[in-house]
Amino acid sequence: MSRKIIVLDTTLRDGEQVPGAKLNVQQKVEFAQQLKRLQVDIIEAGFPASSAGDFQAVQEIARSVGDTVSITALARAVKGDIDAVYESIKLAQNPLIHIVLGTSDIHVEKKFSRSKDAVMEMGVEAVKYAKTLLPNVQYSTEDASRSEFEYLWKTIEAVIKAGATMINVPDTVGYAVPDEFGEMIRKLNERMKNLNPDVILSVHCHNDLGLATANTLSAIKNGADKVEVTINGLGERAGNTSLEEVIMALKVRENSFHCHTNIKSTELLRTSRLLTYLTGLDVQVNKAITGDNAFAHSSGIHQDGLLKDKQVYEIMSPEEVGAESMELILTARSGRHAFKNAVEKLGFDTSDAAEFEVLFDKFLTLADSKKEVYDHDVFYLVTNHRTLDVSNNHLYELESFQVITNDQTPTATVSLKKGTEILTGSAVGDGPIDALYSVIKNLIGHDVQLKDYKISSLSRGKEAIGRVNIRIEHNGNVYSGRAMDTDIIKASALAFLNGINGAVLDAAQECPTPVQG
Ligand SMILES: CC(=O)SCCNC(=O)CCNC(=O)[C@H](O)C(C)(C)COP(=O)(O)OP(=O)(O)OC[C@H]1O[C@@H](n2cnc3c(N)ncnc32)[C@H](O)[C@@H]1OP(=O)(O)O
Ligand SMILES: CC(C)C(=O)C(=O)O
Repeated sequence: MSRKIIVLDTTLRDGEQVPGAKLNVQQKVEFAQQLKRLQVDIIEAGFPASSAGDFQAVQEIARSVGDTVSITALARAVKGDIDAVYESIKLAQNPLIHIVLGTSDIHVEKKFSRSKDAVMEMGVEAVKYAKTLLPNVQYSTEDASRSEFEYLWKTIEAVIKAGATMINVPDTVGYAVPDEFGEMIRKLNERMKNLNPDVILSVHCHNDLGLATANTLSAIKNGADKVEVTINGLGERAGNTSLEEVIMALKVRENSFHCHTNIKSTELLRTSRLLTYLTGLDVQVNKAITGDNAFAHSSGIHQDGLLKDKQVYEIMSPEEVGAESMELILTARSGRHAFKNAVEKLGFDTSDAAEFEVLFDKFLTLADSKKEVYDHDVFYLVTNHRTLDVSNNHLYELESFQVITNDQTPTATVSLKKGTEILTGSAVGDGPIDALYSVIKNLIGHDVQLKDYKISSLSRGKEAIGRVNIRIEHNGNVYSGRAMDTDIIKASALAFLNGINGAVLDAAQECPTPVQG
């Protein structure tokens, strides 16, 4: 009998803790919609007590995708955090409160300076309080893999008796090795089954020693029924267990695990690429499943073998992870049917015929300038169109630019549009990009520091498209920006403005415009 493994995706919580991976509300909702298409069981949408922006993002995700997917968010064992989680997820059909509290001596002594019993009591009280709000509560024993086993169990026993419905065992610092971690899960599973067989045992691993996937799979073999994972393995430090690796391991080695998930594997690559696009954080080329070379065969003996039979060097086909579906690209030669199909596939309503014509016009303008239009471009086109004018008026658009470069005084002249206002200026710099970014910084009048600039070439299609990813710092926060164009100077300007607009949107979310009346 094949056992169902529950998949919780924490890209929007643990993944978003990574510097540069900060997303705005619209981007988080877009990514959550893709997670829904991927058919994850639970989305961990954020840490709502951490900021007004994160609270709003979790709330919006609960409202817009929480009809079929369970939504959770993280809280410390603190009443205010639990209230923030409850308030932000309560609109979802199946909300789950997630509480974390350390169980290792290091956490108890160094972080809390309390006795072990006192820390355990904090956890029990937090669960009891959460249960007054919702029936489903997950408790995470932070740093479980470095905890003294009998104290870990005593804590788990106490929080289950207090009402916890899921116990999540994290290898918080990626210290575990597969046989030890598997053995710990086997023992916990045995005791939990005796105490209350309905409580779900879950694991959450980090990749500090490159063992996150191996530890997660070992836990599954030893009885874990739920895994916490992220797309591309994005997460604190060296990251979390990568969703795509666990899913394909369970699928390809079904004969070894006898487990299945609900995940639609053909959506894996699309989800990975969307995350890369939104965060600007590239996947290493040799990354399993989602790296550019994951299905590329370069040496003669391998190519010869593959031509004779794919199975010689392929344990799974690229189509299984959605490689084919990535090639559906709209252009200025696409008609209304293709565009409508793309808009609806992203979950937008197209029943307003007049609005659809406006959107189609905007699409043709974009396709003329951008040549190839992907799903994420369509998503932005529609959401930008539907965003209230008040927020659009805060965003900057590139109106025109001219860059003259030489080895003496590279100079850039730029016109930006902000609402109905046109801002124009010139500046010199150490090079053409420095001049370009100097004039944009002068025009917007904010203190923005460029932290990272990366340019790469996208070889698909006959136009050589330059892709620019940047990271900027504004008011102590790091924002990423990205853009693609056949003109790399234009792509550089657009990526910089994309990052700046992210910061502007973030500021608008933190301090919403007061409602009049
Ligand atoms: C393993 C993980 O990934 S856990 C999740 C990590 N995610 C985050 O940290 C989310 C982003 N964090 C934040 O926005 C902020 O840190 C906040 C809002 C959570 C807290 O901010 P602040 O109140 O300013 O506290 P700060 O972060 O400086 O310190 C953490 C405090 O929480 C306490 N704390 C830490 N973990 C827990 C916990 N699980 N339960 C209860 N208290 C905790 C610490 O002991 C410390 O309290 P102290 O001031 O009494 O020493
Ligand atoms: C909140 C918990 C599950 C966590 O992220 C960790 O311990 O790494």
